[in-house]
Amino acid sequence: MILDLDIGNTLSKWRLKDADSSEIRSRGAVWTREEWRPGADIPDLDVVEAVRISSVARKAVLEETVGLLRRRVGTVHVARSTAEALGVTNGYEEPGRLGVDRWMGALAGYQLAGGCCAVDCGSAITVDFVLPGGRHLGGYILPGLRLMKESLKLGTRNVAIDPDSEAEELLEPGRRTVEAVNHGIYMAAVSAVNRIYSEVCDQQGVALPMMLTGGDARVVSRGIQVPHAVWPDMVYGGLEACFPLTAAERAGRMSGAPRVPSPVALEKIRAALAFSMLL
Ligand SMILES: Nc1ncnc2c1ncn2[C@@H]1O[C@H](COP(=O)(O)OP(=O)(O)O)[C@@H](O)[C@H]1O
Ligand SMILES: CC(C)(COP(=O)(O)O)[C@@H](O)C(=O)NCCC(=O)O
Ligand SMILES: [K+]
Repeated sequence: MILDLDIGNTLSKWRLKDADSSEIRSRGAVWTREEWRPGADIPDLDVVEAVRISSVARKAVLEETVGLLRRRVGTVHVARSTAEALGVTNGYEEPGRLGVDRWMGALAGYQLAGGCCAVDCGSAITVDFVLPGGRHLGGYILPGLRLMKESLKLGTRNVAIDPDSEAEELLEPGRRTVEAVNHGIYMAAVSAVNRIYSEVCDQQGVALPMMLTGGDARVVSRGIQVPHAVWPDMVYGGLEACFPLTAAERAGRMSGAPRVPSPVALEKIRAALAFSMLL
């Protein structure tokens, strides 16, 4: 079995992948701030022959995790943000400072679709762009839905947005504090992502396929106006592409990769942008 780990600021996600069949056998998540102790939520390391890790948690968390795993598992791959990988050149002035989850997402998006807009809706919402040809432009970081809500300190933090609510409802004026907050932060997130996408596609003269991942991807997706795909395993896709272990991975296939969304015509994006400026 292969154990893939995606350690974010809120949740540490894991999945077990069968090295022979390439099937995903199980998956789970634990709070990042809690210690990794063997238990119901932790995969059984006895069956694991290799681990791949993407981590943006504090250095100490990663070191502890890697230390624990190295004692039990033969192969441990830790992803790093580099200046270049898999045909993509990192847009950061200091490439190593780009969050490795963003780098994994950008690499996965590029491997799947060529140029892309990779959006990760987690603790933070990040939006990264890779042009056809592989130039990563850099990106945008804004607070995620939960962080935005907590920062208001209005006592609404425990009332999460129902992931099944329709965007139309979430965009209406709220008539109670919790609704006003939830609708406000939702509006902030989706209008930022829509606008960022249009601005960058306009500036670069290319309509890029958009892919969304992260704990809030499904609900944010409902408010995104352009065609896009939700790809829960996008960060894992980057790990598969960087450290291919199975036959399918060596052939460039990533588990759970969606169909590539066809972007709308650039003229349409530009017309919508111009129209929104008039309002
Ligand atoms: N069941 C859940 N538990 C925790 N967070 C959730 C859950 N469902 C959605 N979320 C949202 O997803 C975010 C965490 O998403 P995730 O992509 O795992 O973040 P990170 O990678 O930063 O740890 C939370 O901030 C919250 O807004
Ligand atoms: C921006 C992030 C906090 C997002 O992390 P997440 O919300 O996925 O936990 C992470 O990618 C990070 O720590 N990045 C380093 C700073 C940067 O990318 O510029
Ligand atoms: K993430």
